[in-house]
Parts: sequence; structure tokens; C-alpha cells
Amino acid sequence: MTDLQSILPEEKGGMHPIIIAGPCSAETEEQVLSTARELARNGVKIFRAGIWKPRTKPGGFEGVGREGLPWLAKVKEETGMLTATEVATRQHVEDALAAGVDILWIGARTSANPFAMQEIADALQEAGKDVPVLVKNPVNPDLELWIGALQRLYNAGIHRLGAIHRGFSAYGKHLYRNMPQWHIPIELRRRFPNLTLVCDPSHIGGKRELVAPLSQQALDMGFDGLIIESHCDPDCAWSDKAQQVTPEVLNFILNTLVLRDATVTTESLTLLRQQIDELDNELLEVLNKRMRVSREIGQYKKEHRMPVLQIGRHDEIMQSRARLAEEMGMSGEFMRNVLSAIHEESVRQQIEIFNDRTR
Ligand SMILES: C=C(O[C@@H]1C=C(C(=O)O)C=C[C@H]1O)C(=O)O
Repeated sequence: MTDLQSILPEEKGGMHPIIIAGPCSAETEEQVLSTARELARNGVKIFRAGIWKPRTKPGGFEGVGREGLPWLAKVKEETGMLTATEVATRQHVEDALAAGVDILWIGARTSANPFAMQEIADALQEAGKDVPVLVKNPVNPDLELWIGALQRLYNAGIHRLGAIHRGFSAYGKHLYRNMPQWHIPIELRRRFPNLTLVCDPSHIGGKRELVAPLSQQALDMGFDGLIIESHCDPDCAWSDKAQQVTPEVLNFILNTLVLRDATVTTESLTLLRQQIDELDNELLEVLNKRMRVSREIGQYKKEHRMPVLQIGRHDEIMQSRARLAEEMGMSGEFMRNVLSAIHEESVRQQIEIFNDRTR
């Protein structure tokens, strides 16, 4: 994906951050229009609303379907906002494009399904329209699957592409509805720096109170925009009521966000970055030394027919280092993650020695 382009038309290209807002679902013409009017009054330029809703279980509100498309056209005509909706099948693509929807997005259940993605890519290619498409991360934390979904669209000629980070499913109850796992969108950005990256704090948080802090976190990490669910009467919403905010609250949130300027040069950071470089070198040397000692231990275990994994010792290391880290003001969890990665490699190297017939 070497020729990625802006998802916005030229006159709106400078928008930073890109704000996309609107209800989870289009419910009635009145709900769509009154939400849209208020959002437009507050300066929002891109309106979102789900027309087709993939629900986890049958029996829930599955969207109004095609009937809602003319409502989006009215929003555009009346407010001048661009409109965006989710598509999951060839038919959705054809209907949405025929109705003049400006931006399409692909949901997390669809981006996890290569057959569905290919069908959508084919439909877009056949339609031959230069429509921007945003791809939500798949429900499962699989970066390659996310990239694969984007590549299918890119190969079908869609170069105005973006990615939406909406968090990842996890079993059980947690603070977040979907785990942010920020390292995944960060890795996506590292691999495709020109890909527009938008955060969906509504689906990550699942609760109104989390929308503002998650939005700020996304901006602090250099995301290009936010897609936020906003409903004129959230408590009466037909879907996702807990995570929708009124246009008024949205406006308040947007006004409190601290914008980050990516164009500030990093020159003044040079000296500090030199220190980081030196420290990383030291870290690498220490790690290398540790692996050498571990291999020696591996050799000893081989000669004495001992098992590689010594869970008691590993546990003792984890606990004592996590405690030490906390005493030093670092997070114990962070230290456990680091040690767990080191242990995995250390065990792998010992197994290599076990399997080496020349030793
Ligand atoms: C290094 C050893 O082998 C394994 C690796 C460990 C480590 O790298 O921290 C700890 C325990 C073992 O599972 C050891 O037994 O001491």
C-alpha cells in the first residue's frame, strides 16, 4: 500500500483532527435529522449513522436498512456534512453508493472475514467510484488480518483508505468494552505511516465517561481523527445507549481536548534521544549477557538431564523483579511483561542447546 491518499476531499483535507460523529444507528428520520442539525451547528463536518447493524445475537435492532439511506441524503443536503455508514455486503455497497453516501466503513466482524472483505472489495471495484473507506480492526487482536482487509480494498483500487481502532474483544467483564491494546494500532502506523488512523473511543470504552479520556489518549498518540457516537437522546437510543453522548456533550468533549502538533520539530529532543540510544545499547548488552548465562545453564541442564523450565525459579524472578520495579516507580505489570518475554526467549535458547547434537 504505497500510494495511500487522504480520506477527505481536498477542501476538507486540512481537518485536524478529523471528527466523525452521529448516532450508532439511524432509527427514524427525525432522530437522524435532529442529531445531524445539532452536530452541524457545533461544527461537525462528517456525519455517521449505522443503517445495517450486525448484532451479536438475533432479536436486537438490526438497523432500518435501505429505508434510512434517503435520511442520510437529507442530512447532506440540509447541513452540507459528508455522510458515512457501515457496509458489510455487496448489496450494502451498491445501495450506499447509489444513495450518495460519501464515506463507507467496514465493521469489526466484517474485517475479520476475508470472504466478506473480498466481496466488498469486488463490489467497490465494479462500482468504480473513488469512495473513501475506513476499516475497523477485526474483533480479535490480529494485526495481519486488519492489514489484509485493507490490502484487499487497496488492490481493488481504493486508495483513500483509513483504519479505525475500536478495540478488541475479550472474554469476561472489564473496564473497557473492547480492550484498546494500543500497541496494535501503533504497529499499524509504524508499518503504514500514511494510512489515516482514526480512534473510536465509543466502542473501546462502551461508557460515556470514557469517551473523553480515550479521545485525548488517541490524540496524544498521534491519531488523525475520532469517530464518536452521538445521539440527540442517548438514553432512548435503540442500540448502544450507554456509550452515546448528546451533541452538546460531544461539543464539550471536543473543546476540552488538547490538540497535539505533529509539525513541531524534534531537534530540541536530540540530546535526550541520544541518551535513549545509549541506554538502549546498554540494555541490549545486558540482555545479551543474560542470554549467554542462560545458555550456560542450559548446557548444565543438558549434561545433568534436568528439564529446561524451572517454574519455581521463574516465579521467584517475576515476583522479586516486579516488586523492585514498583519500588523504583515503574509498573509491576510492565516488568512482568518484560520478564515474560525474556523468559520465553531464554527457554527457547536453552531448548536450542538441548537439540544441538554437536554440544
Ligand atoms: C535460566 C534458567 O532457565 C529457565 C529460564 C529462566 C530465566 O531466564 O529467567 C528461569 C527459569 C527457567 O525456566 C534457570 O533455570 O535458572
